[in-house]
Amino acid sequence: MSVQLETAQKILLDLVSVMPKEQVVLQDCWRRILAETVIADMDFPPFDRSPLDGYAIIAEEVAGATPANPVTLRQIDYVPAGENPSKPISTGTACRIMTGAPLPPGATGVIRLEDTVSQEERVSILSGGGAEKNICLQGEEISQGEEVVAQGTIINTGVMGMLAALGKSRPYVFRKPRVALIATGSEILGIDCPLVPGKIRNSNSYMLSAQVAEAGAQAVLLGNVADNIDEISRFLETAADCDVFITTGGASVGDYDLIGEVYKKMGITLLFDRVSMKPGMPVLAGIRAGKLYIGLSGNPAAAAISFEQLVRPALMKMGGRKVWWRPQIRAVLASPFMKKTGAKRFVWARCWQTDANILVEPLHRQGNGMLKAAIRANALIVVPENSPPLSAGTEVEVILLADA
Ligand SMILES: Nc1nc2c(c(=O)[nH]1)N[C@H]1C(S)=C(S)[C@@H](COP(=O)(O)OP(=O)(O)OC[C@H]3O[C@@H](n4cnc5c(N)ncnc54)[C@H](O)[C@@H]3O)O[C@H]1N2
Ligand code: MOO
Repeated sequence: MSVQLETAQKILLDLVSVMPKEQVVLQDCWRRILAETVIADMDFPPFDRSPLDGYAIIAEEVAGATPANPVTLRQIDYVPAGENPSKPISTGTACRIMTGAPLPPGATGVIRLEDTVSQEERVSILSGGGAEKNICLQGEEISQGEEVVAQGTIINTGVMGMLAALGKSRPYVFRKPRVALIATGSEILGIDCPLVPGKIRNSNSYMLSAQVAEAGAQAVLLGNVADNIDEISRFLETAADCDVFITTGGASVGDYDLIGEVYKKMGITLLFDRVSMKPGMPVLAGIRAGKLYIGLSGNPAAAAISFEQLVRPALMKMGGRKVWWRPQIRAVLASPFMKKTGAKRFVWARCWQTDANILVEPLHRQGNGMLKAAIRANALIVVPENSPPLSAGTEVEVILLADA
């Protein structure tokens, strides 16, 4: 059954559901997806504090102080960070205070050390304007009861720090989908094997393991297997704890393209076996007992693009993400793309910002069995179906890839 790309995407997205949640120690949570909405059980900062090393004072009392006309106060207390003040501030007094220390009662401002001169128990304020601004108020960033981070948020560096500040040492995150990767093909060797004539190394599993990780899931590499229905089925029956099973190779119409037969033998319900896109037209999807089976093309570029377009969004949803799609922008072709396009085509590309606009250049070479173009790619040009050759200067749709 051949389907349009958008139909295939919808079929998969409708079928998958979000993984259960698990508690994970915070230091292992970076880039995980939060499975709970975090409500602050405290104000932050938890007390009024000083943002400076200086003197806590009554702001109005020193407002007019200048070097020529300083205001001299009596130092009655000293509060380093981590300690608490023992005395309130009253007229004529000051408390030496360090950054992060709680403000004494009665203080309405802080003067930084550089604007003071101290001598024994006395401190002279040389510049007193704006002292009231030098206070961090309790709860000024977060108030108790406030929703701080929503379920489905990716735990970025900011969220890591915030969860720590709130004492969430073991937050709930969504379990990562586990994705089994199997390379099929009698010509395929493990990457440590010496090459012999007619054989090539299994690059697909390693490329896909990176794509799986980038989609927030966990890759389980099961190795490579010859073109043999029983052997491929046996591989697919292992790793029962995986949620998604991806094969590469054997997805087309050749004598040894066996994945369709394997699905039949295993009782996997076929969802589609061809998608209208280039590269990556031969791609199977099936479902059995709630687990997803994907048969990607053996051609590296085709496998990568099918994964990107079909599997990645499904994994993002399973992983608890709220947004499943990459950002898309319009850019101007810096060089032509001469191929006439029937089915919607994805082209490895590099885009960059100029003063005038964003330019994008198709990378060489784009063969379906080739990957070199992907090395420099930071984007994919989306060429619409039935498109003529595109000249330089044409505005095109561009999908931005991460980290490039
Ligand atoms: N008569 C037709 N032939 C082909 C068609 C077609 O429509 N009619 N489609 C072509 C297209 S398009 C593609 S894409 C490929 C898809 O082939 P398969 O998915 O069946 O993949 P294989 O034939 O097994 O392998 C294709 C190619 O990729 C190499 N390969 C396989 N596995 C790996 C791996 N793990 N790492 C690196 N490279 C791998 C393999 O050696 C082949 O060269 O079919 C076209 N043919
Ligand atoms: O459809 Mo093939 O997947 O062109 O590379």
